[in-house]
Amino acid sequence: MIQVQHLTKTYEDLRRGRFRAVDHVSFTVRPGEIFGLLGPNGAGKTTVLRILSTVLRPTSGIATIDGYDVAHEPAEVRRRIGFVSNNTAIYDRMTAWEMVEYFGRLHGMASDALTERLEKLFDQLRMNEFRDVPGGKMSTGMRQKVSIARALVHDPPVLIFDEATLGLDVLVARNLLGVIRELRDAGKCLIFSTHIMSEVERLCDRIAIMHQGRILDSGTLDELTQRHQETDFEELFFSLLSSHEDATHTIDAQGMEVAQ
Ligand SMILES: Nc1ncnc2c1ncn2[C@@H]1O[C@H](COP(=O)(O)OP(=O)(O)OP(=O)(O)O)[C@@H](O)[C@H]1O
Repeated sequence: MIQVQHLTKTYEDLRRGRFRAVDHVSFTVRPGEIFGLLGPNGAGKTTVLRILSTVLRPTSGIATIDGYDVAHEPAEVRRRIGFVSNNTAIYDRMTAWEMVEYFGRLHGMASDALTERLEKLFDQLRMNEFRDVPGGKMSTGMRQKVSIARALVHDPPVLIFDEATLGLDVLVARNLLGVIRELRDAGKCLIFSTHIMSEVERLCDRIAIMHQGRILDSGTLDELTQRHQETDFEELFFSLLSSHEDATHTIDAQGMEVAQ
């Protein structure tokens, strides 16, 4: 459903010059699967997810969603994805219902089908008690649910979550992870980025560990722990990151160009 091959994104930066924020990244995500992108700040996770959601164009490489190329068929891709981040804008004067309805209309949904879909979503996400609350008066948890409903309104097969639990309290974050699991069990294809190790351990079917634009390793939790002979996932994560840094520094010391 999501196929990414040698995806690369180069930025021009005053301080760093030209550098690769995403460097030959490849992975596949299937329906009914949660794929976790785990990495520290600046690893390149958001850049990958923005390319998948057609907001950014890749410098090279290919990414397809349901067979449609994100760079060349963005409208087809947008029909098939929902995007949830931690800072989705919520209109202060629109109620929860109006906001989700508005996004359904933007996706071209007909009135009857849209009302039916809204009823189902508001039940599923337990949003009925704040149906008529305007955005300006919503709690963080309510706002996050509206963002999710907004991403789900057109019933896309692919969902992209970019650091979606950032800034949420434990209870709201836990609810969100529960919703993500339900979506997986309903056959959706989900990609989830975070820097929180326990989230990927608990939630993701497969994990890619990303650092400095590259995927250092990927697989199920069992595959990763067996391959690296380390049962403590946190230890595994830090040792992968530091051996990558040691390797790039060694190359640096030999005078070769590294992060181009
Ligand atoms: N528009 C831009 N111009 C230049 N550099 C950028 C731009 N956007 C991101 N970067 C840089 O690209 C690298 C990857 O950033 P990205 O936001 O994709 O990482 P991330 O893994 O999502 O990290 P974070 O959790 O901090 O958002 C970082 O070094 C960042 O500073």
